[in-house]
Amino acid sequence: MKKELLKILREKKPLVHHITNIVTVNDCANITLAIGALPVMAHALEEVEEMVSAADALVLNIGTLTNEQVEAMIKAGKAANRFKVPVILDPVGAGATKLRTQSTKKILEGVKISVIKGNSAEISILAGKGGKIRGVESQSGADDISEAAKDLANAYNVVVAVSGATDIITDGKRIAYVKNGHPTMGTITGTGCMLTSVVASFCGVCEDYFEATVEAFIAFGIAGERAAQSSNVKGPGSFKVTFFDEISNLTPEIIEKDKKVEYE
Ligand SMILES: Nc1ncnc2c1ncn2[C@@H]1O[C@H](COP(=O)(O)OP(=O)(O)OP(=O)(O)O)[C@@H](O)[C@H]1O
Ligand SMILES: Cc1ncsc1CCO
Ligand SMILES: [Mg+2]
Repeated sequence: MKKELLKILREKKPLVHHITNIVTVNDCANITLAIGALPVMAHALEEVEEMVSAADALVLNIGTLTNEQVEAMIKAGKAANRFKVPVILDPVGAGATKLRTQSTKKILEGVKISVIKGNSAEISILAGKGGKIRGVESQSGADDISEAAKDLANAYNVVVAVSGATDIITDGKRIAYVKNGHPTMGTITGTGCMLTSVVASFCGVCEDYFEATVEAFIAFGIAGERAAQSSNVKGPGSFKVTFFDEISNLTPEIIEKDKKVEYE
């Protein structure tokens, strides 16, 4: 079943409604297209409920949040819950400011989230296990990040995904470690945001959000490895362009051959 998930995604072309930041909004739209899904960015309070009613997944990314945007996120999220549309939360910079931490908690309390995807500092801080973040950049997370992720997953009954050199995905019971990926992915801004869009794309076609998230992380990591190894790449600019190409050129066979995942 897992092997075919990318195929199903490309056949169904899920519509992924984003309420996201102004830094990487265009990259998120293009990565969603490159994986085979359909993006739409819609933020206005007056239209989010209508838009999400037609969507297959909803991304809430707080990277450049305002109070009004958080209000739109909660409105869209509640509507998504009514329409049984999965909601994927990227708590960008949670812990860096009170607004970010408090808004994330407000969203988690008002909306049934399917997946929280963050870096190790964001997840550790939300789990109440400390962690340091500088702007949107993780400096350090909890000593036992797997336990912190599991605690957060159990506290909100969600899938929690932590990106890093080794990615960790857990639903509170199952846990997966994904070792695909490449350090070059950290040289451009927004790889985390784009990964969230790809997670949402997979969740739009698979109701087991744990499996969908694991598959998304594997696919994203493999594309990063292939781009980093490409002879076209001379630095961050050409890496970014090549990465989009590699996401688009992925096949279920490549994923099956190159995946590095361990389950516990
Ligand atoms: N050192 C590394 N080795 C392998 N893969 C990495 C490494 N650093 C990041 N990645 C990969 O890059 C992607 C983004 O993860 P990262 O933790 O850098 O996100 P982020 O901090 O939220 O990014 P941003 O804030 O720029 O959006 C993930 O797929 C992750 O596996
Ligand atoms: C740099 C930056 N600042 C707010 S959002 C964002 C994009 C990466 O998360
Ligand atoms: Mg991030």
